Amino acid sequence: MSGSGERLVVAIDGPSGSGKSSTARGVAERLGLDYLDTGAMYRAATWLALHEQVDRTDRHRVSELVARARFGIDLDPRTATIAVDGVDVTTAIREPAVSAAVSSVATNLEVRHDLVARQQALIADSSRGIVVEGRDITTVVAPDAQVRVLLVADPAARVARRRAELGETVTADDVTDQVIRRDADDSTVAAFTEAAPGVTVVDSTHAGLDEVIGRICTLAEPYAPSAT
Ligand SMILES: Nc1ncnc2c1ncn2[C@@H]1O[C@H](COP(=O)(O)OP(=O)(O)OP(=O)(O)O)[C@@H](O)[C@H]1O
Ligand SMILES: Nc1ccn([C@H]2C[C@H](O)[C@@H](COP(=O)(O)O)O2)c(=O)n1
Repeated sequence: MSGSGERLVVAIDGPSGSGKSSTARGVAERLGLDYLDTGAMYRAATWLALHEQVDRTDRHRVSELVARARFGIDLDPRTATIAVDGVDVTTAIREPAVSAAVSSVATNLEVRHDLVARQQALIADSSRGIVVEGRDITTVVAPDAQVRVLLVADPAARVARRRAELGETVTADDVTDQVIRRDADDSTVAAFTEAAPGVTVVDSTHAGLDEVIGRICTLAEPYAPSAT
């Protein structure tokens, strides 16, 4: 609860590899809040388009497919599973084929309209408060969130983190594609390269995960239940 009795919403945006998912999960666990990874929803929509072999350049067809889909989203930060029409896709959405294709679905404005509405409904239904991360959370999905953060890190640090995570399974070109090219495509439809007015910039380049989680929890302190 915030001081005014509203549920706490923490909104975190940022480029690929800045640490949004790890940080948002950590903040949610520490503050006892729900957690929503909106990137996982775009990935799940992409998994569906690939699974159904829909031509992704046919934007209307893709958006119709996604509109009919039932997303099962677990908001527990310790598990955070996601299912599409009853199929658990939590692991499958991290496959390189989905990472390579996801921007083509995330830049489909009809899909965005649909998923933003679903994200707003999930936020409205969260009774204990929620940490939400993505690319347009501070600006479009939850611009009224009490805590709004743009999490950034130098491109070299972001590429190195992704490379360490993926190991030998991908080439250096694949890693650069997953970070730099994806950001360039995604930033055509969402404003996550500059902080909007009222958004706090947190730079994780030289700050460890625990430190970044701590900084955001400090920003949330005035609104956290213990402060009421
Ligand atoms: N502050 C940090 N310092 C060092 N490494 C970090 C930090 N935060 C996250 N990481 C590591 O960086 C990698 C990318 O983190 P994460 O997946 O949370 O980023 P992201 O911004 O959600 O990326 P994407 O948008 O591409 O999904 C992970 O391996 C994670 O453990
Ligand atoms: N609110 C959001 C969340 C994500 N996206 C896009 C950007 C990425 O290419 C893709 C997957 O996100 P990730 O799992 O890497 O965080 O979805 C977006 O456009 N808006």
